[in-house]
Amino acid sequence: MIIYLDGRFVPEEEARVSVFDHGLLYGDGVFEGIRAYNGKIFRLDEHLARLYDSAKAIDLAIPLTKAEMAEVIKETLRQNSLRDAYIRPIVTRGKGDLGLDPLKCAKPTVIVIAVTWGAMYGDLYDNGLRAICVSVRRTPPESMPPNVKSLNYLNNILAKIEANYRGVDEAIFFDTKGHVSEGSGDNIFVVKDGVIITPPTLNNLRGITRMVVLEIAASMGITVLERDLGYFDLYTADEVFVTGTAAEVAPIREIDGRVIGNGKPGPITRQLMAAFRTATQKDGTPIEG
Ligand SMILES: Cc1ncc(COP(=O)(O)O)c(CNc2cccc(C(=O)O)c2)c1O
Repeated sequence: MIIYLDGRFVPEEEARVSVFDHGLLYGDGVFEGIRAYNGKIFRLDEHLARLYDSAKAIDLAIPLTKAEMAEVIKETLRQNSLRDAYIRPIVTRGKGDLGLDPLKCAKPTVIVIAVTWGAMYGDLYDNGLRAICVSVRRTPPESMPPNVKSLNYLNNILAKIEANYRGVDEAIFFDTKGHVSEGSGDNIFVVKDGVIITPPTLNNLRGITRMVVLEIAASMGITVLERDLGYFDLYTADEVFVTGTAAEVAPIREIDGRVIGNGKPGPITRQLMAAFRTATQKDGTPIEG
């Protein structure tokens, strides 16, 4: 595998960063998760916009323009002869000393990884995922804003650990106010009486897939509401699904032992899954372009 690292394309065994890199030492950095389908990078501009917003929010100046980063991503895919891939751009604060002061880091580290990655939840898409509402709360916007896609994923990993111990596929976060936030690595939607409802994005990541699903739902004439949700909304939903670049659109069939709807992926969820798959095959920035 060929990795982009700080201006060079190197074999993965040569892709090394310093042990004094603050991305490693403190999770001080940002990243994106992007997919390429059939030779086209899906919603590249939106992902780059979020990457640079995340960096700005933590006062990190990415040493490439968005256009340069786009070209690096395309070239990483070309160097690995990938047309269907999961792409991981990472920008850390860079090498410093053991103190946390970002001023000690002379220049950011820029990495782009591209791998083949199929359906994240395997064959669970046909039947649906089992989930629990976890005890750990999503970091509040006044401390570590969930809108920043940072290398600080311990909050998400703690949620995933809880789901793993309970033997389920996904964790659902609440925020510190008791409102539904999102999954450990995806946004969450409920369907009730034909209406799609999803939380506003102060307490979760402004997902690109979430945005695409909202566009698709609108084009289908399905009413969509953005409002706070609680346990009751999850348990009494006709359908629940999660969305993410990795997860794509994934149906949830059970939450905390409550069967959602009839326990099968619902009709609106299935329509959105099909429409999202069509969109990913049709739209995107050509890798060769
Ligand atoms: C916390 C969170 N919320 C929502 C999403 C979905 O956003 P997009 O629709 O833009 O992809 C994500 C992104 N999903 C994500 C990121 C990194 C790792 C994993 C994993 O499950 O291993 C998942 C995420 O990490």
